Amino acid sequence: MNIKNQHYRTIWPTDDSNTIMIIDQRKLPHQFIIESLCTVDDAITAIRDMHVRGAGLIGATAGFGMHLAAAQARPGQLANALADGGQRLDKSRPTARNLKWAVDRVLKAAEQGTDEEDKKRIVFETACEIADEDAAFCKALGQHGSGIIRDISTAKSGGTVNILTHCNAGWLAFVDYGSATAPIYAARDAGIDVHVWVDETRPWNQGAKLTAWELQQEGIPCTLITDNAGGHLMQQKMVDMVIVGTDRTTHTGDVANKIGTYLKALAAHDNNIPFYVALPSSTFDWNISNGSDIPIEERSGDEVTTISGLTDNGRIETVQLTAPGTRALNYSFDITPARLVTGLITERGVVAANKEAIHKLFPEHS
Ligand SMILES: CSC[C@@H](O)[C@@H](O)C(=O)COP(=O)(O)O
Repeated sequence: MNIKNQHYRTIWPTDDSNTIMIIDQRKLPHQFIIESLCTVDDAITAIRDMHVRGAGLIGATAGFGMHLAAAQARPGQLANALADGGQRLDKSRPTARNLKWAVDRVLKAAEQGTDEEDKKRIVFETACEIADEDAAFCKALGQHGSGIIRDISTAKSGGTVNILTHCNAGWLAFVDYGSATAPIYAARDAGIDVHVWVDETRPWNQGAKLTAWELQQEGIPCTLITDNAGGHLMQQKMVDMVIVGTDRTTHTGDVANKIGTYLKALAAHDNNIPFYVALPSSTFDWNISNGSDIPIEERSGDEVTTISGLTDNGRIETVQLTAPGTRALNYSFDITPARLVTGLITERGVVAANKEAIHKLFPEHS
């Protein structure tokens, strides 16, 4: 993605591969700060405290975190360092499927190395592959998803297609392009008029802070709305389709995504509005068959009782919203059952949200 005419990925290694560079998303959109990760503990902190976030980027950071664990390992200790780093990375955020997927992929690849130096090389190459593949898969799913947007545009005789999205499943949630945003970028590139309704996404405000900024950087017309506005806009026929991302989707089509997604799916269903979920296949969980078995992260209530933003003197500050002592419950994700999902947009094509169709498209997992 371009920031002030310069192309950035959200994560990249330095030329000597000793350091991994990320964008600290906690400061956006007010400050664009690039941060260095030098140790596996830095990577764990970056994931846990949400310097980086979103399914694909969490996976890519975990892959590079394994590289940092390997690079720091003392002679003879590589296997232990990878096992320990992998376990700790895995625990840093519970819902995002890409995290364990990336750790397991690196561990499996490392087994092929002939000695410790060879294994370290393979670990780094695998981490780079995970990042490159994430970008390539998002680009590909964007092409598939843009076909759906084109069909809606044609049905509206070329009128603007109004797309509602929740949270940030954009470039910032992946290595490049994003999942929910990739079809939008591809449709815009194909000359289709699009406009995006951006849910603010309390309490962390990924929509307000990240998606709105990201779309503005790309010149996509968008309007920020409160989380509760979507149902009303749908009733007023102001929404043509919904596209969201996902942190984990079962191989039966149940979708874990940012809290509030389920309510949008219910409202879309009630108003006959197509509800699509965009994901690279790395986000499928091939072992969980029922969405209710997906672990749901619960974060600090402080994220609900406070809010942060830019003050007049240009500082980012956090202020208290509530009376002292107010208790808050902060589940970070919810489950949208497959029956409410019109289709899944993947790098191999658009597929119905059911086990048979998903396994047919990804037969290697059957
Ligand atoms: C591509 S991840 C899916 C997103 O819609 C969303 O749930 C998300 O951004 C992840 O949550 P986050 O808590 O910001 O890491």
